[in-house]
Amino acid sequence: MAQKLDDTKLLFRAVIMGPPGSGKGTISERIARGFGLQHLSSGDFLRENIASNTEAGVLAKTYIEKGLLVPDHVMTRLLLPRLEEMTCHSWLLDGFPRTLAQAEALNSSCELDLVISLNIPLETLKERLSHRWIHQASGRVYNMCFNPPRVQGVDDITGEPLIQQDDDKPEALVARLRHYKDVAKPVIDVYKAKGILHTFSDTDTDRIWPYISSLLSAKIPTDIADAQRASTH
Ligand SMILES: Nc1ncnc2c1ncn2[C@@H]1O[C@H](COP(=O)(O)OP(=O)(O)OP(=O)(O)O)[C@@H](O)[C@H]1O
Ligand SMILES: Nc1nc2c(ncn2[C@@H]2O[C@H](COP(=O)(O)OP(=O)(O)O)[C@@H](O)[C@H]2O)c(=O)[nH]1
Repeated sequence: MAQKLDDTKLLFRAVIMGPPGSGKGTISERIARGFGLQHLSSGDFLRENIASNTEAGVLAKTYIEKGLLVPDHVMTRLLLPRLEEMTCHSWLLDGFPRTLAQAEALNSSCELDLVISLNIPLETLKERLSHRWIHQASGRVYNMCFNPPRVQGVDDITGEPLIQQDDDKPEALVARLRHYKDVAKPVIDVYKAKGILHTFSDTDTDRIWPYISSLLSAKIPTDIADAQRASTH
């Protein structure tokens, strides 16, 4: 059950997990818009830290540039204080935790209500990522078929050029996916054992979304979702 802070306020804390290209970012945006949960993306947070040259950002950059995960102690030192600032908000974490050590650190700092795990076929991931273009500074994601930018090759908000990440090329993806599976399995097992894991499998986000939406509607009372939406917009 959502954690009760006082008589009028309930908080809801969720995590979304899935391999690269599984739709975490896309679904997180829909959840944020529809249910008022604050979307906290570890990738976006790292990019903000890199852009503002914080000590952790400078360190994280050296790993990201090599295609490596940022070490657990750097991630937890960055993310946990951010979560502690959000004691009055309901949130959805995307991209964290990625490892068992991160899950354990998160566990000792707060109680999660729900974990969404996306289980998408490899061929679908390859196809999607081959069409994924991003606006590097903000992390905004487009897909040339599914959600194209208004003007081809250009970010809708800033008008800056979009790029395709080397990591999203099919040859890099297989290795990334294998790595994701190895690292995520123990995390998924922890959440399964806690009874808070919900797994969704399909090739289309639009087919998965109604199930996620009804799950959240059942778990988050309407008045809480309305209050959260009002406080985040
Ligand atoms: N929880 C984390 N632990 C370690 N490194 C992380 C974590 N979250 C993000 N990173 C680092 O930041 C980079 C960018 O993260 P981001 O989630 O935006 O993109 P990604 O890894 O390409 O994932 P996806 O394709 O699933 O969106 C990652 O490749 C990784 O190096
Ligand atoms: N064709 C298609 N593309 C999708 C679908 N869902 C998401 N995408 C696109 O696939 C890519 C990966 O989605 P994203 O949300 O970035 O996944 P993440 O890596 O898990 O955060 C993006 O370019 C999305 O726009 C879908 O159902 N069909």
